[in-house]
Amino acid sequence: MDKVFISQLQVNTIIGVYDFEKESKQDLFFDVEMLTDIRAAAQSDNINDAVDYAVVSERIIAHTTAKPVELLETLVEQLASIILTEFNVQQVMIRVSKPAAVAAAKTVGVEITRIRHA
Ligand SMILES: Nc1nc2c(c(=O)[nH]1)N=C([C@H](O)[C@@H](O)CO)CN2
Repeated sequence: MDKVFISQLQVNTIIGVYDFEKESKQDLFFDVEMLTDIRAAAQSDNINDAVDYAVVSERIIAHTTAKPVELLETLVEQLASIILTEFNVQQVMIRVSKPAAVAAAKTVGVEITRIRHA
């Protein structure tokens, strides 16, 4: 299967378990890989036949900044569901990194892969 991807999408938002995290925004970075058949888009050369990575990026930013959640797990499950429901994607991998969370680590985060059920 072919792949449309987004790398290191930066989103500044409220996220976290602790009270101090609910008061100031932090940066999250998303890597997204979407499995899709690109042949129709390649044949037509029409963006309407493609998974538009710009539209997906805006959807991720809009959802991530709309309503705060505590866990990265909650956020990536919601985003995977949105992508599989709203876009022509058969499988999605989402990795979210929260670099400010653990001082001694370069970054930490969560990665999931979800498949569309027919
Ligand atoms: N598996 C997870 N572990 C932790 C999360 C999380 O979302 N998923 N979140 C936190 C805190 O919000 C942390 O980022 C604050 O430093 C801790 N562990």
